[in-house]
Amino acid sequence: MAVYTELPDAELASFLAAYDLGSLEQITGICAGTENSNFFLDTQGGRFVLTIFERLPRESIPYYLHVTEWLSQHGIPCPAPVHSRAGEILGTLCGKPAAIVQRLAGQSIEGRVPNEAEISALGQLLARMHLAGRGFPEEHPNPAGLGWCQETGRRLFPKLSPAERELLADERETQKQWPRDKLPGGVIHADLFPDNVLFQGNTITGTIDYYYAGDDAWLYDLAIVANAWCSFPDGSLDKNLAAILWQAYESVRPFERREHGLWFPYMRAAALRFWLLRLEAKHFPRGGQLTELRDPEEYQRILERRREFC
Ligand SMILES: Nc1ncnc2c1ncn2[C@@H]1O[C@H](COP(=O)(O)OP(=O)(O)O)[C@@H](O)[C@H]1O
Ligand SMILES: N[C@@H](CCOP(=O)(O)O)C(=O)O
Repeated sequence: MAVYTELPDAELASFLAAYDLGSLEQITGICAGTENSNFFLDTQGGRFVLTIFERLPRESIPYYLHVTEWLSQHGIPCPAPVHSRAGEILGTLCGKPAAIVQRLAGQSIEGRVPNEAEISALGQLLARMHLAGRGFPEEHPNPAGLGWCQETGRRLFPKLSPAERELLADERETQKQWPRDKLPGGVIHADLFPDNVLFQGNTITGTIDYYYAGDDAWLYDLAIVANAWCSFPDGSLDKNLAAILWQAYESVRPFERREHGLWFPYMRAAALRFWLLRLEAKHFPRGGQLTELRDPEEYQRILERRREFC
């Protein structure tokens, strides 16, 4: 369930009065999602999603809305924010930051193995997204980059089992040799998991949930996607799907020579990032934990399998 904030009619009406969307037809809470309160909002003016931000500090939110506005203006299917009559993209509803964005068509395929056409569409779309982000004027170093991994690993260390500690210690040391700052990069989604991609047939109609976006190496973003979409339950890589993903991506953005040796190291780095994220949620739950706990062991298995390659 992802509606954490009750929405009194009067508050909604006064919030909507700031926008030019015509009269309200229907508002329905969205069960999927974990971080924010989301509602499908139908008005005379069209179909939208209303998000009340439950976790992110207000000052950090405009960056994410600007990214999606920019990408959507550059041909990427993602939710463009709606401006109020005063030109604002972020308002206040029930005392919390809130925004209205375009509602995109399509369904996620989370829970089933993607087919080759879907993976191919995903690889091409990711490369298009990376290229579309060129020229985006705001800088925002990936908040979950190598520094985050080192620091989060340090905080987690005392909480872990001896086997987890051994793995983590080795990763923290080994991964220092694979910096990402000298590689082609720019805005990356950084969380393009199956629940964040909407399809109609084999066509991608939406990419959502840009709240981990930031600047980092493009190849690393592709590695995040490879782990999330092309792993068997035992963590091993589905090499057939991963090759299709890679080729589809490359058909839009050919790799540079300096990227070649880093595909496996970056899948390993991406596996460490999500193992740590899930361990952090488990061992340091935030007050009034809203986020559904995802299994750290899934990403530990992926990490262990990726270590076999490099
Ligand atoms: N712009 C959108 N268009 C269509 N559906 C959306 C849109 N944004 C969110 N959704 C729906 O809402 C669900 C939750 O959104 P998500 O951004 O994942 O929430 P959270 O930030 O709480 O994790 C998604 O799974 C999707 O079904
Ligand atoms: N995709 C990540 C966690 C981020 O969760 P989201 O609900 O914000 O997409 C994971 O699987 O660990």
